[in-house]
Amino acid sequence: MGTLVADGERAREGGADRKVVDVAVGILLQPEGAFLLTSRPVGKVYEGYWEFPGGKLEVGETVEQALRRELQEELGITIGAAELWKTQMVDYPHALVRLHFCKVRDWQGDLQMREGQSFAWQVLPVTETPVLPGTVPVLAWLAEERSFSGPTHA
Ligand SMILES: Nc1nc2c([nH]c(=O)n2[C@H]2C[C@H](O)[C@@H](COP(=O)(O)OP(=O)(O)OP(=O)(O)O)O2)c(=O)[nH]1
Repeated sequence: MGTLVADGERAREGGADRKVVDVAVGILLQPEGAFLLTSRPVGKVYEGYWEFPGGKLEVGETVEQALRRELQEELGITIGAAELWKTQMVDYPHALVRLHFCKVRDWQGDLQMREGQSFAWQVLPVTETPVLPGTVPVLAWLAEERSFSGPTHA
C-alpha cells in the first residue's frame, strides 16, 4: 500500500536515488462542488481503485500540459485553466510518485471513458470504493476547505 511522504522527508527504500515520477492530477469541479472520480483501468497497477483522473508527465512537459494531454486522452475533454492546488509525495512499492493536484473548473466536451474506466461525480463522503491511497489526502483537503467533518470516504 502507498505511504504518504511528509514534506522534506527522503524516501530511503530502494536507495536515496530512487527516481521520482511526477504525475499531473485533475480535480474537475462542478459549480455546486461535485468532483469527478474515475476508476483505474484494467491492467494498470491498483486496477479498479478510484482516483482523480490524470497521469505521468512526459519529458519536457509542464504539469498543466501533461494534465491537458491526459484528460484529452483518457476522458476526451479539453480543459481550460488548471490551478495547481497541492503537491503530495506517495511511496508505493511500484514507484515513488509526486502528485500535482490541480483544480479544473472549466472544460469542453462530453466525458468519454476512453480506457474503459467507470466514472462518478461525488461529494463528501465519497461512496465509491476502494479509493487509491494517494487520493485520500485530497478528500481531507476538500473536507477542510468545506468545513466537512466525519469520514471522507467509505
Ligand atoms: N491519476 C492519478 N494517479 C494517482 C492518484 N493518486 C495516486 O497515488 N496516483 C498514482 C498512481 C500511479 O502510480 C500514478 C499515475 O500513474 P498512471 O499509471 O495512472 O499514469 P499514466 O496514465 O501516465 O500511465 P501509463 O501511461 O504509464 O499507463 O500516480 C490520483 O488521484 N490520480
